[in-house]
Amino acid sequence: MKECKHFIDGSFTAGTSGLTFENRNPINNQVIGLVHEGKKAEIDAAVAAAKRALTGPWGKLTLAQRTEILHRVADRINERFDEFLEAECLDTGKPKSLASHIDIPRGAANFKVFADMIKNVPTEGFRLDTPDGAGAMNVGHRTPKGVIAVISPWNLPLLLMTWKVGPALACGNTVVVKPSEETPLTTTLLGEVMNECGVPPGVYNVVHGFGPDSAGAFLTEHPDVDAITFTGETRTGEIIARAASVGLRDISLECGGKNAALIFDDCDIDKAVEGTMRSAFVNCGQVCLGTERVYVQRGIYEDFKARFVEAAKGLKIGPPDDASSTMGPLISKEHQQKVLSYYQIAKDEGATVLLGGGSPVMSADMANGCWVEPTIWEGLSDDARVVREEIFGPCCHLRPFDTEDEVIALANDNPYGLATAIWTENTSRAVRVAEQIEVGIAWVNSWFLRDLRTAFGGAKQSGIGREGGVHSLEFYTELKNICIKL
Ligand SMILES: NC(=O)c1ccc[n+]([C@@H]2O[C@H](COP(=O)([O-])OP(=O)(O)OC[C@H]3O[C@@H](n4cnc5c(N)ncnc54)[C@H](O)[C@@H]3O)[C@@H](O)[C@H]2O)c1
Ligand SMILES: O=C/C=C/C=C(\O)C(=O)O
Repeated sequence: MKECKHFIDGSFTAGTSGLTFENRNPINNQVIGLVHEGKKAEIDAAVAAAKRALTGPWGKLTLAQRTEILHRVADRINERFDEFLEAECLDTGKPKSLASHIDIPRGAANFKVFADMIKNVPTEGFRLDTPDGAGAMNVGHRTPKGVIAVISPWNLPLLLMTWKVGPALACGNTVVVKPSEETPLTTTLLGEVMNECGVPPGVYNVVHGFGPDSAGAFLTEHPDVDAITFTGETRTGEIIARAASVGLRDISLECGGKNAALIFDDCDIDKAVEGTMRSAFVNCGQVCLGTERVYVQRGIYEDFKARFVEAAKGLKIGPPDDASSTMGPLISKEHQQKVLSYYQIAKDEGATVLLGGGSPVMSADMANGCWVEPTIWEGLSDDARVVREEIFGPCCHLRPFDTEDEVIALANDNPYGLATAIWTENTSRAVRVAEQIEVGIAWVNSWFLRDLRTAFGGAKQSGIGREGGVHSLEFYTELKNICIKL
């Protein structure tokens, strides 16, 4: 049986807990390996290694040397592309066609982009007049924050983990990563790459395990962790925020969403159908930015609905290696049960099921996998649970609207505020609406179009703080003002 070990202080280790848990392949629910579970001892070792590394060779590198190493890491991910792809698809079951376009390339890009950015971001400077006439200079000086705890989810494992590790290392920090228990493989493989690229021991550490009473909780509660960056569910974010409050450690939380698409009757309907197809169903609907509420202006409602349902019928459910697969399974049996329970709730709440609503029939070798059908509903009231709660599956609810003000109110009537997609050919309307939607990210005539220099994060219960571009560099550094009296 394949074993997945922790990566602590530059070495792979089983740790001392003696505990393991199963890693299962979502396409058939078969065990693909055993993962060592880290408890307090493993977290203590990893955090100690990370703390030591801050003042070791890593801390003494010049900016040019450090960023050169991070470029090497990106290049090495690309050289070992097929291994990362294999590992990511084994853990998640997602189509290789998807992971090879998004997950793995972004895993590499997250190192390159921030390594380049850190070299070009100025710090602030202010000249102050003083009564003696000589004045003073204020100069901003940035230092690494220290040991960063990175807690990442399972939906885009390599992408979301490196989205934090890339800038954290570019800024000179060291990290301890606790990847999701569902997807340990690519985070572990990255340990090999770090060693190959000359990243000193202790700079990048990985401890596997769960949340409560396991690696996640021990890491976020560790007093030598200087800041915590988390992506995952809002409820978990709340627990982590409480842990971070002890010792006043800084946090960045990228949490859940219940994102709305706003489709106006002056949109390019082909583009709106194509974009909403992606935003609702890509990665089997397991994208925090994904659309689960689709509001369509009444004049084109029936036309959009017919085209959208027709397009969704064309999705091909299948395993990663089948080049024709456009939709994989959900991540786990547990998540499958959750999504299917919402499919039942939708029926109980009186939805009209336009497509799907259950599990597909798969061939015998994949019958026990975590498959669900792409599902489209209409006819639910605005307070239905299916319309209000994050499901995180390949499903969405369609609802007609009449006016701009009405749809803005509908979109904002939710505790989450991560992302939205607005479809209209009228640029003034697009800007007017985008400015009024309570979200961190508003896309116009697109979805998940990412420029890594931009702010990324959620409003309301979708998170705290922004990462991306200079916002990442701000989070991962401590800003000191040096005041020089002249
Ligand atoms: N806003 C974003 O950028 C973004 C991106 C991707 C996913 N998400 C959200 O993530 C969720 C799906 O991911 P998930 O199910 O893995 O989320 P999750 O909150 O269940 O788990 C995320 C991570 O937190 C760990 N964890 C759980 N309890 C913990 C605790 N008490 N202390 C410390 N760590 C703990 C888990 O082991 C895992 O590594 C969805 O809600 C989705 O919207 C948000
Ligand atoms: O599932 C959520 C996707 C988040 C994407 C990013 O954080 C990113 O593209 O940087």
